[in-house]
Amino acid sequence: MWEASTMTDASVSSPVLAVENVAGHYADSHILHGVSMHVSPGEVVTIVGRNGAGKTTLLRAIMGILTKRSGSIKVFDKETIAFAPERIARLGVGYVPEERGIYATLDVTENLMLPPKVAEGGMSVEQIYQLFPNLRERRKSPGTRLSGGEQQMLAIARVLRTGAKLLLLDEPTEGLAPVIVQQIGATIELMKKQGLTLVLVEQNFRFAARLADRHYVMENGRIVDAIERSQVTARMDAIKSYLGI
Ligand SMILES: Nc1ncnc2c1ncn2[C@@H]1O[C@H](COP(=O)(O)OP(=O)(O)OP(=O)(O)O)[C@@H](O)[C@H]1O
Repeated sequence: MWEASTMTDASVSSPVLAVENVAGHYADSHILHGVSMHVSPGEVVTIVGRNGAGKTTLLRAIMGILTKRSGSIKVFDKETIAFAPERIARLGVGYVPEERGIYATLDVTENLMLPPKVAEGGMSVEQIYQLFPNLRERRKSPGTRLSGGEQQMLAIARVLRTGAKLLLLDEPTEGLAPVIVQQIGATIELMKKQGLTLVLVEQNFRFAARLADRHYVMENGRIVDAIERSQVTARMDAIKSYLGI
């Protein structure tokens, strides 16, 4: 089985991701207002909040796709606020956007092979097919013929091949049947066991609560609360009120 590369002593003690006072804009629209959050090695952290709160925009800022951003975003201790997305990816960051980005005319294996490797220790195609047997069965199918769940699995598998150690997943369960949501949950648990670090934007709080070490709550482009796993039960009323559930 594949293993994430061994972490150094330095990386154990410092966060994989440290976001400090980040502001972000789309043209003239000011969306992120002084966001701060941190993620330690091997943690699963979610960003939750209502529609339009700025969750996707925050992932785009971390990945460098949101170009109008300021403040500090350190990835594996490196300041990335002025980096282009390719340079951030090469630090070992993988991004699975909400729209998944599966190429319709390429088959499953071709889609898997598409992104360049960014770091040592990624999974081989064979290892990926061991982890996702349904993708092996569909390996010759073009992207258009895959179900939503298969596309999501493929989008996750694709970043595992690149060797990324910090994964940013935007709403991985959106629009998927409960049985597929369970499979995605099991995959995320496995990735955590392998030592990967995950940031998850998720609307499905019940799903998120099972997996996450900590939840950051976003409202109007600000982090308004941070709820540790151990506090979830006691703070359920507040969580329901934040999320309108
Ligand atoms: N390309 C864009 N140009 C201008 N404004 C945008 C753009 N994309 C998003 N926005 C605005 O930024 C705000 C935050 O959107 P964002 O997609 O980050 O929210 P979200 O919390 O991820 O919500 P959702 O769950 O609906 O995706 C919203 O007001 C949205 O309308």
